[in-house]
Amino acid sequence: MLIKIESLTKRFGTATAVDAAEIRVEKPAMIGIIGRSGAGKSTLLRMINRLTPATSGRILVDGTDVLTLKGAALRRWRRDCAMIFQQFNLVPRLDVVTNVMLGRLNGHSALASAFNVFSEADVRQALAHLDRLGIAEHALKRAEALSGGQQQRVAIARALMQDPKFVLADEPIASLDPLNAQVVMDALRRIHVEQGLSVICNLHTLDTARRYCDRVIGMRAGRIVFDGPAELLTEAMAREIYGAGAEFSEATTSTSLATPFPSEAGRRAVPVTG
Ligand SMILES: Nc1ncnc2c1ncn2[C@@H]1O[C@H](COP(=O)(O)OP(=O)(O)OP(=O)(O)O)[C@@H](O)[C@H]1O
Repeated sequence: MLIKIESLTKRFGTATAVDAAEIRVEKPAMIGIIGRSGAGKSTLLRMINRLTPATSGRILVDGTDVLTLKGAALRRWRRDCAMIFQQFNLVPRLDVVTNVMLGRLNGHSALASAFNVFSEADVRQALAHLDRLGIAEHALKRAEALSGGQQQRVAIARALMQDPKFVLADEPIASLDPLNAQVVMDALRRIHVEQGLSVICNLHTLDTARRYCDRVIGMRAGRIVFDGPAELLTEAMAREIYGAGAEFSEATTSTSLATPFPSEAGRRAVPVTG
């Protein structure tokens, strides 16, 4: 068992943002969390990473409840579950390779961190991650000079520098056009397939989840109302998740209408190696 989430709940005042969530991840997986705006997707991810304190519940990893961690153990957990955000969160005026190496700071002494001291091995590893993500030629450019899709791949490389066990991606493609969205989702899928990492990804749109994720978790008003393989997600269930009426069509939750692949072909287009 990689992670076992039990009765995880978050209340903001009287409003319940996440209501007794139960999730088990038994082996490395690519999981998409879908739901309407306000369904609780971000809050759920942020509780896992401990960016948002949970109101109650447990998150068990290797027998330890990560909600109880403090100090160095909490920092280690945050390193184990790297977070990727919609707005990339890069340092715009720093060059790309330095941005990537910032992912290492957790593993350095405070002094080394303060002076941005990176070893040659760090530089080599950062370049290798950039190369695998297809953006090594931009290593010396300022982050702000890159397109959104390129910046998000820099953010993924930075996350990988942490040597994480989980990658938590909060709406990683929400600011991108369909083509860049596809490149970034391909990169996340490859990380899962090639490096065996678990990727948990909040997505606005059902078609992206179907196309890239083996497992889909549907949230509605804080509750998990579906958890299973994408193939089992029927249109009736999609209606339940999105709270839509008879007029519901999957097209209304789609971002990637212009992509050249139908769904299964899209998934197969991702290289599956090693
Ligand atoms: N800091 C906060 N204070 C009060 N309420 C909050 C806070 N953060 C989130 N909420 C509320 O919790 C609920 C869940 O929000 P959350 O951002 O997790 O949803 P989401 O599914 O990620 O939505 P989106 O797709 O728009 O990001 C919403 O009703 C939201 O208004």
